[in-house]
Amino acid sequence: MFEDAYGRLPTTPISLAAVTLCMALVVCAIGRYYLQLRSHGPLPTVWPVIPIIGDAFQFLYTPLQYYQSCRSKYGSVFRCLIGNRRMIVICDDVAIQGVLRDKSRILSTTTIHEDVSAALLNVSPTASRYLPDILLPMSGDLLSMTGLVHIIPALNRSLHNYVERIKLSANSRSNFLLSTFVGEAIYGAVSVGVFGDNYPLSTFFDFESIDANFTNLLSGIPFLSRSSKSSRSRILAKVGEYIDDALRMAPRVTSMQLPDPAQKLLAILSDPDLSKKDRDGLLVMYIWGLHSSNVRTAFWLFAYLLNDPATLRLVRDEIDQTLSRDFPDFDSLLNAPPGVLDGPGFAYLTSAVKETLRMSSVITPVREVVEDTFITLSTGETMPLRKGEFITANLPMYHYSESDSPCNFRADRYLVGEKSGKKVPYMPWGSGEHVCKGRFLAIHTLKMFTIMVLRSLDLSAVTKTGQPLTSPYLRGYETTFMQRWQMRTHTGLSLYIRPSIRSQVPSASQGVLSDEGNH
Ligand code: HEM
Repeated sequence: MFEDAYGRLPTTPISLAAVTLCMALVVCAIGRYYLQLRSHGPLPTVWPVIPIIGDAFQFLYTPLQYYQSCRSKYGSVFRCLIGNRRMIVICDDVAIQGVLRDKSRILSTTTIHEDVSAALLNVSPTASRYLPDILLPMSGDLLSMTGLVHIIPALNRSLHNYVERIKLSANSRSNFLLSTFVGEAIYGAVSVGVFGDNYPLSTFFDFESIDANFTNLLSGIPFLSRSSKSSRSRILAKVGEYIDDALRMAPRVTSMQLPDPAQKLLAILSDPDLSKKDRDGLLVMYIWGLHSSNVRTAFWLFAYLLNDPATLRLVRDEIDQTLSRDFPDFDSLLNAPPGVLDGPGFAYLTSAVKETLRMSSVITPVREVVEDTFITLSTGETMPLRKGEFITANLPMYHYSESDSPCNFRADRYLVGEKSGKKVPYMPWGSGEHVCKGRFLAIHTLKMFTIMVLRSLDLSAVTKTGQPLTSPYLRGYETTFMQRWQMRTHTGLSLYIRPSIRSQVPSASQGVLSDEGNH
């Protein structure tokens, strides 16, 4: 690197001095970097392999495996470097509760929203504040049990239409990709429920591409993020058009055309201080949050059930019995108030959904420490947190602290736990001020979709794994996090679908989600 054009090393005193200075600077930078890690209190520190970049690659591509290996070496609280950020990772349940329930605002989400909205959707830092300051807090009311009254009728109708179309098109050889089957249904139904019949449902595949590749977008590396950027441009254009149309119609709009949540969200986004680019980006960001975990959870619920026919049969039996006993007229279920699926008639299904969330949820809430403070651990010890550090509550690791075969899907785990008084770890929605505002909507959608599918269709996996399907995110299993993650969009888990023998109908053409199709 220091040779001249002829490959000779510098020999003049000036060039020798320049080389020595450069090398000294590099050594100082690396030394400072490691000292910076060491200088912050008694927490165990993960020493990164690559200076300056830290553990960013491992974190972006195999986050939970990375955390798991660190936890086994360093315990339930440790510090690592992700890029140039010092990140404190906590897996200790008392410390997790302390962080998520912090009321002092010393642990802030603002920078995280700024970073993610900028990397994923190019939203400006000022506009990104609409998320933590307005859009997310107002979702507490929009998506509360009372708010769901405005969403659920259209959502149920959309799910019902979807399953009916599949029923018409499926025959004994019908082979579906699980990710598309559940993804289209959930994306379509929640979109119609929240944004109305004019929402462009054809954005599903672009949403899916952004969701599957969001780590590439976050990494900012051009060649990795090229295809997701095309998806992003398309979804922004279509959602932008949807907003323009909705705002144009606004004075004449009826709740049929634009449901209550959409009206309220668009009223905020029509703020003249927001540029069109920021406005569209903010709504796509919101849409991503609305669907991402919900679609992923539905995928894993069906994957676990398909992989375990005995459990699938038990869930189906409960559904059949409860429907024939309490809802002999199916329309009465479709029109029932929110919360009806949480009753004892669906206790086994409820437990299966909780178990799916325990095993498949990947969210690790992050906060920025804006003033020096401390956290208390379950041992009673306190750990200092320094201003400028970031702290992440590792909910997946907490869920895997379950003592009884944590890596095996047991649909009745929570039912048995409730009856025996055993506490099974369960915090998929987070906790405190930032607890998931969409949890009631997510639970309703997951259960209603499962009920409709199992009532009308017979499902079986095309490829059997021959062994229990464990968590996609832990080490030591036959496929890696990335391969499993990609299953959602690429090679995938296929399934056969037939109309259930209890509801025979003639076969017809296969349905796909289009902007007109799911209404
Ligand atoms: C199975 C599906 C879902 C899971 C596992 C899930 C999980 C979570 C978790 C763990 C948090 C806390 C993040 C933190 O503390 O930083 C959260 C926040 C949030 N979730 Fe969900 N979520 C799901 C579905 C939804 C849906 C369908 C919506 C609907 C819009 C939604 C809206 C929100 C909102 C608005 C917040 C932010 C709350 C805030 O910062 O004040 N979620 N979610």
